[in-house]
Amino acid sequence: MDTQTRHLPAEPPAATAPAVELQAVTRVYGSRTAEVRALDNVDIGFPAGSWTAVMGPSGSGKSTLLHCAAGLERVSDGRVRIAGQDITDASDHELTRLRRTVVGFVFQSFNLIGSLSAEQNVAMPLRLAGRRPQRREVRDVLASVGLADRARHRPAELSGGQQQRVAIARAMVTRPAVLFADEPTGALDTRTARTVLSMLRAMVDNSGQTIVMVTHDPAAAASADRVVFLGDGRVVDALERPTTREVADRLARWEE
Ligand SMILES: Nc1ncnc2c1ncn2[C@@H]1O[C@H](COP(=O)(O)OP(=O)(O)OP(=O)(O)O)[C@@H](O)[C@H]1O
Repeated sequence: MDTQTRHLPAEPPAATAPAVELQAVTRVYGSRTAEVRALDNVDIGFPAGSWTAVMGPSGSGKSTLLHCAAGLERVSDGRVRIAGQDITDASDHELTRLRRTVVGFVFQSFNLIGSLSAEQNVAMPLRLAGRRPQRREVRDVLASVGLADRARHRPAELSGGQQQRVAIARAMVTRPAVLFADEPTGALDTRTARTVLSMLRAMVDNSGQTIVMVTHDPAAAASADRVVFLGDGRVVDALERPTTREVADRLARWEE
């Protein structure tokens, strides 16, 4: 070994750098007389190459956290960083560019365009980012979610699970550093949900992508590396490498 390199200070492990970071984030809705503090001084980091599930009772601020972290919504106070970029005061134009390049989204309702085929839906983020999609790369991503033979089907000709897999393929095609998922398995049966969860797991394990996922389902949360629990707009608890049972028990405690 080269003696010079041996004495170099150790690099901090890349895995600990947050891909998304919220610092003292507060989000208030409404006017002063009817104010809702959906997020209340939240500090949280989502490490690069990790998968975090966000849980909590209805109205605890989960979707607001996801939207603020993804730059879909502005914060009332505090700062948000994505992939090293402070987006708190970014212009709408910069936020749009960020959404088309650095982040991807998967929602419970799939949000596919009904008049377009599966492959046209998957190609859409590339077109929006100003690229001319190669049929090959779109087909490869569809193949990776097991839908190579459904490329020309419209969403109405696909099952719910197949539609969600198209939505995941669409989110994967730009290779986003961070994937935000809001109840991605909420509309799926148990078996299809399991397939979708293993696809998300592969994005983290094989491609080092970061996932932030809101869910009500303890089994889905147990696929993540960590679960954070929200209550009244604050982070009230967290579990590392949780089991379904541990998540369900902790959830019951917070929802009492
Ligand atoms: N646009 C809005 N205007 C006013 N209040 C809002 C708005 N969006 C959310 N809220 C309020 O902020 C709080 C947090 O809402 P949020 O949707 O983040 O909760 P959630 O945990 O995702 O809930 P659920 O599990 O029911 O989807 C709730 O009290 C909600 O009523």
